[in-house]
Amino acid sequence: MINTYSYDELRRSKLRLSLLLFLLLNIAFSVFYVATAINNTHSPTPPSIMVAVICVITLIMSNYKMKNYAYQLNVFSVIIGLLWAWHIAVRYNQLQPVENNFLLFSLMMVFFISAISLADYFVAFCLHSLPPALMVIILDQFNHILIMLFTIALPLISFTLHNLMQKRSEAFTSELVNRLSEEREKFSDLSMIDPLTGLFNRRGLQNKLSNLNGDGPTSHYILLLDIDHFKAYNDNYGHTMGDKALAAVAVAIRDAVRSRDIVVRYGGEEFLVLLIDVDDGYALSCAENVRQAVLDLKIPHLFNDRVSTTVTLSAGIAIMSDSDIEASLTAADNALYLAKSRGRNSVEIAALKSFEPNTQPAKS
Ligand SMILES: Nc1nc2c(ncn2[C@@H]2O[C@H](COP(=O)(O)OP(=O)(O)OP(=O)(O)O)[C@@H](O)[C@H]2O)c(=O)[nH]1
Repeated sequence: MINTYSYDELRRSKLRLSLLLFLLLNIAFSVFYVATAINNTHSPTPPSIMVAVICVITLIMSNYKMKNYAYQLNVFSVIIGLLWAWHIAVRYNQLQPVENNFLLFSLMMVFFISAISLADYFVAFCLHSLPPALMVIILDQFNHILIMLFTIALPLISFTLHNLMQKRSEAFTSELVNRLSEEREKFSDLSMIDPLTGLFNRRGLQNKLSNLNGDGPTSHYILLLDIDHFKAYNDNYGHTMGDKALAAVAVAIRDAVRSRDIVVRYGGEEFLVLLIDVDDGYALSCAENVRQAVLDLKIPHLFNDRVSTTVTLSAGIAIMSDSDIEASLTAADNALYLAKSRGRNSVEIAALKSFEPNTQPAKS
């Protein structure tokens, strides 16, 4: 999944690869210098041996301890750059008579390593290249200053421009990734909300349930609420009025419970409230408060006449079992069915006790 974390991971692994490549190239050149020195019956320069040793140790350690690769890259660039400058000075004094191409070859070697492994890291590129480049200019006693400056300036200018482009494209990609993850979060939130009532939908409920897992030994209760004779309401008042009634009932339910309780539009005219960390007594009085709150809305419903002349609802309650949520929902549904069959506008609790309407004061 693409997110800001995976983008940062990508950048980190790119840095790590650059560091590995940088170390490998330096090992290759230091081994080459040691081998050619022995071949020409010279003693290898101490800095070339040190480059090999430091790079091999760092290569091994990079698999275990290293974390801040950007910092490591800069530190090793300056250390290795200084060692190459030292190597060039020692080797230059060893060569008698002086080989003309040696200084140019050394310069090329340093820029080759920097260009291949540090192209995207301008600071490390400069830290690694500048000490040997300055050493070459000094040893050459400014004799070929123009060609030297050209050899140094050309890659530096190219890499400055390349780096600017790289920075822009990285900023753009990073912005894009941030926007994408923000949009995804927004859509993910929206996909959990019922547009008519603003309550959670079933997806939202699933999400909340998965977040509840692991809360410890707390007891939660499920209220299943269903508007009475809502088909008759729709048929007589019209679908638009039905929608308005649903939205008003949703607000009444939300207002009648605590903010930490989870209120869901569970189906067409069915709602579910998950009462967090309560006992059965609280669940019963809360369900009763909800029932009373809907009654208090006084939404005319003359076709609910066997129950009331306004919109009412019935409620089924069940304790929520973490291990079998389906069974809890079935128990709440059965209790709701009982409330409906006992005349509606009432509350029933699964396998505990019946709760008669209008026996408790409404929650203010
Ligand atoms: N206006 C409107 N009506 C809806 C919506 N969703 C479901 N309904 C209606 O809700 C009604 C539910 O009817 P039934 O399931 O038969 O139940 P009831 O008439 O409420 O009867 P009881 O539940 O037995 O009291 C149906 O007519 C659905 O069309 C909605 O989003 N808006």
